[in-house]
Amino acid sequence: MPKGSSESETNGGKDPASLRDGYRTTFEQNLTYSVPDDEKKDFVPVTLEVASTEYKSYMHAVHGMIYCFGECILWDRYKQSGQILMQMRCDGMVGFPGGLMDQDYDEPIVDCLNREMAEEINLDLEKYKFLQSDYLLSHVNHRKKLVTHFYIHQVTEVEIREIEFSTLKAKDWGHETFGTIRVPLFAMDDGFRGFPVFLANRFAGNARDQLLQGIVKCGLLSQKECDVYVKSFEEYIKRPHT
Ligand SMILES: O=c1[nH]cnc2c1ncn2[C@H]1C[C@H](O)[C@@H](COP(=O)(O)OP(=O)(O)O)O1
Repeated sequence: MPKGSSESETNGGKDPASLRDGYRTTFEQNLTYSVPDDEKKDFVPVTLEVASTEYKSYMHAVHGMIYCFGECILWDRYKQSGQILMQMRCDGMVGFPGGLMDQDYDEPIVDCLNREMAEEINLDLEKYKFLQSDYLLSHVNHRKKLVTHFYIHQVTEVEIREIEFSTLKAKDWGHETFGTIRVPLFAMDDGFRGFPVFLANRFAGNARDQLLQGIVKCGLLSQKECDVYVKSFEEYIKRPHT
């Protein structure tokens, strides 16, 4: 192992927990840990109209899915009919690019989404701006007083690669976002690795549900195919982990 790269050398021999406390402020050290996840049952579908009137005082978040069609075969074996971009967030969860809307401004939801897209993934808004017609759905979470809005935007195979390459120059890259990732839309021979295992990640907010609904809406998978993958995912998470 090269010098300076062993756990004891890089951590100065301290255990990871004490090291972590060293980086945290006194305020943070007084916080107790709680389960960070949102629960699917807490997110109830709501129309855009109701979300923007009855729940105007709630926090509003908007996220967007960029996707393309184009057949891709992995190892001459696993076929997927297109690509979807998500991102690894700095909190370790998987989500879509986007963010919370500033409640002090009456900014249109789609404008906020485009601003977040530029900040988080350096999306070229001259070419790939999200439009209101890309709107898919909204959910309300009363426990968190949060409304989530979701848009999906189609690009070409060539364009998605260009978008992926330019994410490294995003303002938020390496801070809020640790990079875009592609969603595997197939299952390997064991029936788990691929999309079912991907679904076992921790997702921010209701991103998993948005992903599943977005996939069916854009036609990358049928509802029936999605249901089979979800069943495998549910079986997979019950398996003992090594
Ligand atoms: O991809 C997502 N889909 C649905 N809800 C999401 C997603 N990512 C985050 N969230 C939820 C979780 C939080 O309660 C809010 C705001 O999250 P975030 O994107 O981290 O917002 P800021 O960057 O802090 O503005 O939405």
